[in-house]
Amino acid sequence: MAAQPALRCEDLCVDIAGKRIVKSVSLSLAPGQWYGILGVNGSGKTTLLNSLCGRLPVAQGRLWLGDEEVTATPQRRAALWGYAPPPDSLPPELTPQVLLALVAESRQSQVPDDPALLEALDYNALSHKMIGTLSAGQKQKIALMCAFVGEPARIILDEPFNWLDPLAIYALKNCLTQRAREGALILTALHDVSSFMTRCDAGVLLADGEIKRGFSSDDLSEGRKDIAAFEHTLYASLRPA
Ligand SMILES: Nc1ncnc2c1ncn2[C@@H]1O[C@H](COP(=O)(O)OP(=O)(O)OP(=O)(O)O)[C@@H](O)[C@H]1O
Repeated sequence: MAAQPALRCEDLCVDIAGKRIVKSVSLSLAPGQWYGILGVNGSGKTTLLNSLCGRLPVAQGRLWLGDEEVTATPQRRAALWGYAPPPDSLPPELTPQVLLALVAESRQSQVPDDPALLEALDYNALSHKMIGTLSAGQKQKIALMCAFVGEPARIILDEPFNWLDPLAIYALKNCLTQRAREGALILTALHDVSSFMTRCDAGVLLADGEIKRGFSSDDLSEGRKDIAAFEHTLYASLRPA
């Protein structure tokens, strides 16, 4: 019997300032996968993710997380995802240690202690510094730490590799792959076509708020047999019609 989807939405629409940004998106995402969303700037990736995790209202359509319908309950949507806030929104006057303790308390959970994650995000070296004194990449690492509090069954990340150094990118990719293998749904918006090709289990290409093309795990496995040709196809698909 197929696993119950960790996320399902039907004809999901999201409006911002009276304008329809996400248009009739339908998805059914099984747990235990890393699912990627590709799309050019302004295609609606952030808007879609923010609605899925309760930061924007659903204008039309329906949304379930597991067997729970959460279309009209944004707070419940937020509780059911691990989420990394935009790094610029982190409170500059706190240390990462205090911030993570507050996030853990709000989620009635613990600060992550997985050594691979702590090393990937350089947490021990950063935890006692004031957030306001951190570089852009260091702030991104602390924002990402927030998403792992409580080892959630669903993690949503909007362009998680922005500002990170190559070592951190590689280590974070391994952490995300590991969590997907352990059964979590990892949902990421990506500009990094290479990570999409080599790391995601499935995904979609979004254009003007609509799904332009879906990629199943078979599509990605097949594409990996000739990475250069697959890359060419992906970039061609990204180009506006
Ligand atoms: N606060 C806002 N007010 C008005 N329009 C907005 C607002 N936020 C987003 N939009 C519009 O919604 C559309 C989709 O934006 P969104 O941020 O979801 O795209 P994106 O695919 O995540 O882009 P990027 O790759 O640049 O991060 C864009 O046309 C954008 O101008």
